[in-house]
Amino acid sequence: MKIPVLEIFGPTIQGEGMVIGQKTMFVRTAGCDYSCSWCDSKFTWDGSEKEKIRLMEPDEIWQELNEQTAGNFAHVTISGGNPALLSGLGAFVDLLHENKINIALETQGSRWQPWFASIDELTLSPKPPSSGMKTNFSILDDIIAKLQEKQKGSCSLKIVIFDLADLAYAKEVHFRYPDVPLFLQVGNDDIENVDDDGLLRYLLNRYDWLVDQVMDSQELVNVRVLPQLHTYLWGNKRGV
Ligand SMILES: C[S@@+](CC[C@H](N)C(=O)[O-])C[C@H]1O[C@@H](n2cnc3c(N)ncnc32)[C@H](O)[C@@H]1O
Ligand SMILES: Nc1nc2[nH]cc(C(=O)O)c2c(=O)[nH]1
Ligand code: SF4
Ligand SMILES: [Mg+2]
Repeated sequence: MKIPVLEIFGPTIQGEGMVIGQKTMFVRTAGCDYSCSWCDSKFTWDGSEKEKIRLMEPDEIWQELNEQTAGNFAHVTISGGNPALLSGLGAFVDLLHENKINIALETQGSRWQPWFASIDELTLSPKPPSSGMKTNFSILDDIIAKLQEKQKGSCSLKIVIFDLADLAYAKEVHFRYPDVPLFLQVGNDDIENVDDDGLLRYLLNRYDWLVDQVMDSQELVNVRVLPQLHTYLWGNKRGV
């Protein structure tokens, strides 16, 4: 089954969440069922790059990963858009595993796919109020229950934080799923900025703010607070 692909890039470091720092390749699929106000990958769903979408078979993606890197990779992160819209990714996941590649997935937790059970590091990133999206908690409950039952790898929750309402949402999520590792990530509300030094100073301040907020919270005790590391290194550049 063909997969709509918008970007294949790397090797780079995973800049976010549970495998931050991991050397990885990225495969970014097209299409999303959400439209977050601050999405840093709007081109995957706003139609602006629809002529760049390539419909690829799993073995074609595998071939391109190898061509781009001459075999210099052992880990692939699948992101989007929402890759969970694509049942056809199961065959790609199997192909990577046959070739001894570990796999991470980025998704918002709005859809289940049976192939989630095979992902090595699965990040669920439900969206806080600042995004303008509303979480369907019965779907998220179901996904987390299925993962706890079936997944061979590990999963985590990652919530992007812009303001105090987002922090309140993170507390709610943490209370609901106390056994799932929770990562809080600095939100970047300056996604058009091309002044990397200015952006770095700004995002460091936002990280400082977020750390302070979490340190002061009795409800957010067992959590990890992270920057979106790639933006601190390379700003808003695409494909890194
Ligand atoms: C572009 S999304 C694609 C995967 C999936 N749709 C999702 O949202 O989890 C990848 C990650 O980037 C995060 N993200 C998107 N825009 C961001 C921003 N402006 N600042 C910080 N993180 C952002 C999302 O919350 C998500 O965790
Ligand atoms: N380096 C790097 N790390 C990332 N972690 C999650 C990303 C994403 O857009 O899903 C991302 C990305 O685009 N680049
Ligand atoms: S769910 Fe992910 S890809 Fe979709 S709009 Fe939100 S941040 Fe962007
Ligand atoms: Mg990104």
